[in-house]
Amino acid sequence: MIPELNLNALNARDPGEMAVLGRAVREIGFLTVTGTSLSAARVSRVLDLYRAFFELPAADKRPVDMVRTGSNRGWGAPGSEQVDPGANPDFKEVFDCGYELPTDHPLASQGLSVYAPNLWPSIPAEFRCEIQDYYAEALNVGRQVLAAISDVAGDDPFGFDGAFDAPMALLRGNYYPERPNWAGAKDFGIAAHTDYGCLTLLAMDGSPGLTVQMPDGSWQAIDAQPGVFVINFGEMLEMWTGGRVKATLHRVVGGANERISVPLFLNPSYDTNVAPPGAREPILAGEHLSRRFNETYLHLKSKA
Ligand SMILES: O=C(O)CCC(=O)C(=O)O
Ligand SMILES: [Fe+2]
Repeated sequence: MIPELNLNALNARDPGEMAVLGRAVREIGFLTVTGTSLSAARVSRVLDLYRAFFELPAADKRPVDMVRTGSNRGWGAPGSEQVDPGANPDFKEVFDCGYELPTDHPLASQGLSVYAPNLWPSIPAEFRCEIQDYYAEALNVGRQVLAAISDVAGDDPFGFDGAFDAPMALLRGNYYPERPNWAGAKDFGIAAHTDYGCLTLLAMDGSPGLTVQMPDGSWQAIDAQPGVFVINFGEMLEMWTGGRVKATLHRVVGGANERISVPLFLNPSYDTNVAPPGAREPILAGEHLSRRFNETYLHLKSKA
């Protein structure tokens, strides 16, 4: 079973809830959370806006195609990302937007691609405003869950305080069409992967598709209605905590239904040292994340 938690109880540091959180983080690496400031109606609106964007003809999406950029902002066409080198590029399409550094921030003048400028489509008209608002609130929710995890893991084990001030947080819309009839054994909506960063706050439209590898190796389905968030952890947090937080494999094979999901990938500031406890050399969060982006987005592979 995937543990089901409530953010109000976590924020109150309810001992029973914190104990469940601790087990979820160590053993399964997936949980669901309700009781956030993001209502079902608001999440549904966001899902509908992504759907309206993805339904546009490709010619209308091309002006914001990330292939035109040296970064991962904007539309990623089907086949633009390969998360598992042993599988074919994923058949999903995506839209990515990220954190906009204040112009006077010390990192702003460095031209770092993890803080690249966002690209916004002109249709749907409300897309930019509504998605930016959702981004800010999802970031807020993600930070609250991370703070609880930091407490449950004890003694600020991953330097939570201050590390997320200029977060390399990426908000993505994933669109999975129904599984194409040409799809073979190496084709997936998104192939098996662990997320690259720290915490993923994932909204979905209630349709089935996501499966998660359990400690016994079996694949368990998770679907959540808008307003319920699936949370999982990435490679960076697993490394940073010396394995106290588990990054769990997951995938979407794809089926008879189309599906939209909206993950917020929460990562610390570029210059955060995310090396495991006791490591001799620092590992910069921004370098780690850039390397994983360069390995997986086809248009960035030449930088890998
Ligand atoms: O669509 C989903 O439910 C999962 C998406 C996912 O794993 C990802 O975008 O990293
Ligand atoms: Fe993922």
